[in-house]
Amino acid sequence: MLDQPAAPRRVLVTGGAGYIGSHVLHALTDAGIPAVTIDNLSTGRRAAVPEAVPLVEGDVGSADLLEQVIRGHGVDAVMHFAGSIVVPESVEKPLAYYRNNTVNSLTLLDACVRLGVDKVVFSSTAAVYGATDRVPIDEETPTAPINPYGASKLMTEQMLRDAGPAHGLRSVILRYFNVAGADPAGRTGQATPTATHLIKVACQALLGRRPALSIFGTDYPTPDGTCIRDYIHVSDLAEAHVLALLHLRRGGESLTLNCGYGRGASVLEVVRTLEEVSGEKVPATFADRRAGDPPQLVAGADRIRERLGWVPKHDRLDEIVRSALAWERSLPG
Ligand SMILES: NC(=O)c1ccc[n+]([C@@H]2O[C@H](COP(=O)([O-])OP(=O)(O)OC[C@H]3O[C@@H](n4cnc5c(N)ncnc54)[C@H](O)[C@@H]3O)[C@@H](O)[C@H]2O)c1
Ligand SMILES: O=c1ccn([C@@H]2O[C@H](COP(=O)(O)OP(=O)(O)O[C@H]3O[C@H](CO)[C@@H](O)[C@H](O)[C@H]3O)[C@@H](O)[C@H]2O)c(=O)[nH]1
Repeated sequence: MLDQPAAPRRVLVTGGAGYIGSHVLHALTDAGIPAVTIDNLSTGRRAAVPEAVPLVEGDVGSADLLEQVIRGHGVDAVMHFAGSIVVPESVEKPLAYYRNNTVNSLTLLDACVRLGVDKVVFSSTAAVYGATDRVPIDEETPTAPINPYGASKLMTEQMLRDAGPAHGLRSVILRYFNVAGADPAGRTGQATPTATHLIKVACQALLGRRPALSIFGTDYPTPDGTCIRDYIHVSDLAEAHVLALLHLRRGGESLTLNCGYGRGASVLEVVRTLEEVSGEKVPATFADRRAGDPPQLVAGADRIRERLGWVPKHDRLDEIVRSALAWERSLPG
């Protein structure tokens, strides 16, 4: 009998119908890496998933569903995006956040160990560092989350670190700074109309889809008084995920990596850049500080370049803002 070629191994992407997960599915597809996604479409959209990728509609907290998909699709690695992401909501409903972000991650990791999946790329966040005044924030900065969202993510990080030596589960933990922008080819973008992220809200205000942008706080200890953040283009972030997967598939060791450019922009610089690329004025009002906003969060971003060979391609603020605006224009008003 002739040998059948081995079926290619698939990566299971949880939350692939969401903002970042859908960009990663496109990056995987572009790189010829087969994937399958589980998404309950609570915030995600079916249309965001590339045609070539099977979408299994369901909950990542279901051990039965995970087993079915992992066995049925020959899954050898997981990228875990599914979760709840709104910081103030996590303060109001902490247990819901611990359930969706921590308990469901436990179910997923347990399924991985049971079914022999030994590689995980995990979506973590700069929120694990809390309100640190370190600039820049490297990966050795002590973690001290100040809200249940950050704590729920840090708990999953800890499970991964403990499961490594105990079960041979290798992981790349990616701590994202401020993710923004949209696929340069216009295939996907941030589509949640109620999203609270600065660049999204500023684009909506510019297009008249919100009355105005509120600029939260002008008396911070920064050069222009507004908060500074490290905005990373979602397509560069997607590429980092592909590299993290390849690192693990080559047998690479577990890593914890910041995802940012190591450079900050203030709220006013973002607004000015959007006005420059659009040639229009952003309707904006000055408002009080938003509770819990640290003045400055900038990534120490050397490690990801050194360990994964990651070279950002879209790191100009004007490109980030231009892609976000183009995507926003493409959405039905
Ligand atoms: N957007 C950011 O700025 C940012 C920053 C840091 C970290 N992250 C992390 O990145 C990940 C993706 O964020 P995003 O911005 O793409 O959010 P998103 O809400 O667009 O995507 C999350 C996806 O997961 C799905 N989902 C949620 N709970 C699920 C469940 N129990 N079972 C199955 N599917 C479920 C949603 O339907 C959605 O498609 C999250 O884990 C988030 O914590 C995001
Ligand atoms: O309508 C708005 C929205 C935001 N901002 C300001 O813009 C900055 C960025 O805010 P936002 O885009 O909401 O992001 P962050 O609060 O910095 O949090 C993001 O970035 C973190 C990592 O740095 C992630 O952990 C979070 O999930 C993600 O929401 C902050 O100074 C806000 O005060 C405004 O002035 N007006």
